[in-house]
Amino acid sequence: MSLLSLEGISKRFGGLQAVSDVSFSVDQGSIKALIGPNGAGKTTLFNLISGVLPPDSGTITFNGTKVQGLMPHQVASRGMARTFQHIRLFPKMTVLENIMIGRHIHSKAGFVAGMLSLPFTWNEEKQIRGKSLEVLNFLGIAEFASAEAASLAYGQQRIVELGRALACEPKLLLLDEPAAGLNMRETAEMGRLIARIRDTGITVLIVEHDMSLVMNISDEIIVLSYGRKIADDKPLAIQKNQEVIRVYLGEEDA
Ligand SMILES: Nc1ncnc2c1ncn2[C@@H]1O[C@H](COP(=O)(O)OP(=O)(O)OP(=O)(O)O)[C@@H](O)[C@H]1O
Repeated sequence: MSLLSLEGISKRFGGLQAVSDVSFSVDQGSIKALIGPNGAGKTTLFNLISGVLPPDSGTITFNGTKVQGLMPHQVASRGMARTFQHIRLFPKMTVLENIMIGRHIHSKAGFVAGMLSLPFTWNEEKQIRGKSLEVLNFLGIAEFASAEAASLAYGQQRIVELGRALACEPKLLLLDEPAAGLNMRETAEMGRLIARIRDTGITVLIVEHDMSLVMNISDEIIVLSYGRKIADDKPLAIQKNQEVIRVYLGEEDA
């Protein structure tokens, strides 16, 4: 069963057709990767799916309802969480507080009341703290709970970002280049964490340039080139796809 499906999605920026008639679906509980050369339209697609940009045409169905045209917070509250290419942590706040911010999306009192520690939110605050600690334990970074986010190594900060998205208890996790800037060991660790997240039942859509990571963890891969989908298949078939090989070799020649 598909959790997310796109039908005929297009987006133009002035004279540039950034995304052109793209359709695909992501099965519940799977990892699907979105790959393609620079400028292929991957981030634009993420922005369309998460409500940051409205599509010019087409439909996006998430968990049985149409979500195109909704605001990002409306999409998020339906169970979609996202990480970004560049780390967006609050550097002066602790790791636990950064995770708790993700959880506050779910709280009745909301983010502002939570941060102001208004008395009527105390119980909820305790619950959020408990859940956030669970996330830190799951990711193996509980020892850093009270550390300032900025004091962590870059690779650990990336894991905190993942934790903040996980704290929203999403049905679908959108990961935009989670291995960017990581070394080989950290990239392998990130891959293991993403696979473990999928194994808990969370569906993952990932944009990533690191091909070893993509090939290792993806159940299916979509390839974009100049805004068009040119392939949508299992990793082994993608590796043998002549058009995909041509697009990537072309990039290396450039
Ligand atoms: N807000 C915008 N206004 C104008 N053009 C844009 C905008 N956002 C993206 N583009 C253009 O749309 C095309 C697709 O960009 P996008 O960032 O989606 O590609 P990408 O596949 O994510 O690339 P990368 O791998 O480099 O992140 C590019 O040509 C880009 O310059």
